[in-house]
Amino acid sequence: MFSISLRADRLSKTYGTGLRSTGKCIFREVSFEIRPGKTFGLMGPSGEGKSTLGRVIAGLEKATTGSVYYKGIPFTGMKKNENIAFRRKVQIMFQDPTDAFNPRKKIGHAISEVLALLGTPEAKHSSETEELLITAGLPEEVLSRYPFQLSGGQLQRLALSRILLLNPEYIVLDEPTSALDVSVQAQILHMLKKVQSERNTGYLLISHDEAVIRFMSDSYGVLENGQLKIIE
Ligand SMILES: Nc1ncnc2c1ncn2[C@@H]1O[C@H](COP(=O)(O)OP(=O)(O)OP(=O)(O)O)[C@@H](O)[C@H]1O
Repeated sequence: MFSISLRADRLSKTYGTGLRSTGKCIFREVSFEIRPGKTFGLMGPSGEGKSTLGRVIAGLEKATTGSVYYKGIPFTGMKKNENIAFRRKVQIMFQDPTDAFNPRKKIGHAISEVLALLGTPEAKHSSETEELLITAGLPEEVLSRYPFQLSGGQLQRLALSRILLLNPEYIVLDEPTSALDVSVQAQILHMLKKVQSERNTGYLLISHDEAVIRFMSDSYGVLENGQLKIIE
């Protein structure tokens, strides 16, 4: 059946398999679905494999067995053009926004670099940049600043806005507010909700914070002892 969701189907991950090693199983037979415009929350104790699962869903790491389905097509069976679409439409946002920016390049450069990669004509760079700053809720001055001259919250808003240039259908949010002060956490969560309602984006939200998971998620699961327990 044709499906528009992003789906994890019986994913297992084992690190360190080889001739001399039996490997370390991180998770086993994990299945769940992220629907457009909805948030699936993933919580669980530290070191249980939440980030690994997020990277597998985003196509940055391979599952040992099982598959990620995007629009009904398994990741491993995608044709080249389907794989390109997947890589653009399924994005990941990390915990520490400073990692998302080159510390030696000004913010304006970081934005125009992505616009150039996307093939946006030069004539449209300034209007697209202006729009991005509106989404991020930041003034034009930030363009001439280096990442270290911005706060964590400002950088995370920029990181999300830059991801949005790709028009993603799904975003894996790996602890998107954990590196931020409590006072700015809510700002990011509200921005994520606004983006979702305007663009129908599906989220996989990874967090160890139950309050964040409950506030954001339509359904969620707990990853523990290698198993995912779904809690509707
Ligand atoms: N490339 C790798 N090679 C071997 N083991 C790895 C690799 N990446 C992660 N691991 C191990 O897999 C386990 C799960 O790590 P992961 O970062 O996915 O957990 P997590 O639940 O996201 O933890 P946290 O909440 O602390 O970020 C850990 O024991 C980690 O050491």
